[in-house]
Amino acid sequence: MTTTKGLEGVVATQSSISSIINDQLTYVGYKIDDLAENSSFEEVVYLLWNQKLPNKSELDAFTAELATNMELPEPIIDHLRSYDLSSVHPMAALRTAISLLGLHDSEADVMEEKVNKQKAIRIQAQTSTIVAAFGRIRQGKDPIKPKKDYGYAKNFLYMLNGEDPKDIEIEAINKALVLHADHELNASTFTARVCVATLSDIYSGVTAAVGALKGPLHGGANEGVMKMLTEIGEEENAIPYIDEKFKNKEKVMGMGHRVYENGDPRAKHLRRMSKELTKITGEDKWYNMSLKIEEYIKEQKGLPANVDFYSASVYHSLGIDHDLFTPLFSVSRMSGWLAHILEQYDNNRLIRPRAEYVGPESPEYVSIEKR
Ligand SMILES: CC(=O)SCCNC(=O)CCNC(=O)[C@H](O)C(C)(C)COP(=O)(O)OP(=O)(O)OC[C@H]1O[C@@H](n2cnc3c(N)ncnc32)[C@H](O)[C@@H]1OP(=O)(O)O
Ligand SMILES: O=C([O-])CC(=O)C(=O)O
Repeated sequence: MTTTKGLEGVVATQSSISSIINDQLTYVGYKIDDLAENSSFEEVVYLLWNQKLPNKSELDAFTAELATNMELPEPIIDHLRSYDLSSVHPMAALRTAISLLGLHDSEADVMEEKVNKQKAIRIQAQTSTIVAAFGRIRQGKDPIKPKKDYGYAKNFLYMLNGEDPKDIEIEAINKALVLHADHELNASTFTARVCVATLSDIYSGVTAAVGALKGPLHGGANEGVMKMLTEIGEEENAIPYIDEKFKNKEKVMGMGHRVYENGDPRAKHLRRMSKELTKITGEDKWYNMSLKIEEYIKEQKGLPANVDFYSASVYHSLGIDHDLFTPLFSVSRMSGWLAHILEQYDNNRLIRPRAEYVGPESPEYVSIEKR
């Protein structure tokens, strides 16, 4: 038996949802650059779930369907009010709330395709409401109900802040949602597929995926980037800070990628947005610092920035709490997880690799009294 640590380079499934070839990312064959520049998040979700771009009436109907399903069942709100949110990471709260949604869905264990698609709509719609409600309740504020005539990105910001967002803010969130929606067989998506390949239910699949995204080597890196930038404080401290990380053999969050060699094609969109937004907020030091770190690490280690690197200063500029960055990533990636779960159900086989045993060989069994 030979093992490949971390399954690097192992092709574990076929999928027609997204692909990464020669550092190019596509969703159902469409280039990420075109989608990021032109599409609404709803359009991308429709694409991932239906394998085709919607026409105008299909998109209008799908957008409305998501908006009308955004309201949370009352017990989810009661649950979020029932414990001390100030001592809980929002990703842990999201993981539990998503799981709880399943308890309030009488169709949670119905496995018919049509029913699973309806559940996917409800889960996608309600995930943003959970994150926004968490953000408000922990500040002692009441959650805000979604508006049925708002698009997904606008509704998220409206529910979080309680006021209508500016166009540039909607545009930034929409673009971030599009860029984070899917990414081939990343760790959380693989987790979701492994889970549902046992023919477990859709809620179990997405709950497991939220748990996997939480880690700092995956989605949790965006919060880690902002923590680092805050610790650095000023541009002139950036290089000595990074040198210290190198000296201590610590990883720099937001840098490096398992699949991309020359750069993550999503990063340039977020870099541009970071430049624009930090100029508006008068805090371009976050952008300048990020750029300096990116260039230095590229030069020193040949490592490119990944999607998490510039999303940090983008979300910070939009006034989003730093520990809500990864939940916001989940709001978007939920669409990819759901697409992969539906695809897995559609052509399922249990996912069960092998492990190469490297433990002790044939130790003599000694009875408990003699050990
Ligand atoms: C949405 C996403 O999930 S994107 C990824 C988000 N995660 C991060 O940003 C966390 C920081 N980055 C990393 O930890 C890694 O680059 C990963 C996990 C993304 C990919 O890692 P892998 O392909 O497993 O590479 P691995 O961790 O084995 O690193 C290979 C080498 O590059 C170094 N390296 C990789 N990333 C970094 C980094 N961010 N900072 C410093 N060194 C790094 C490692 O220390 C290692 O060096 P060595 O061979 O001298 O020991
Ligand atoms: O693909 C990966 O390994 C991580 C990543 O960039 C993502 O999930 O967006």
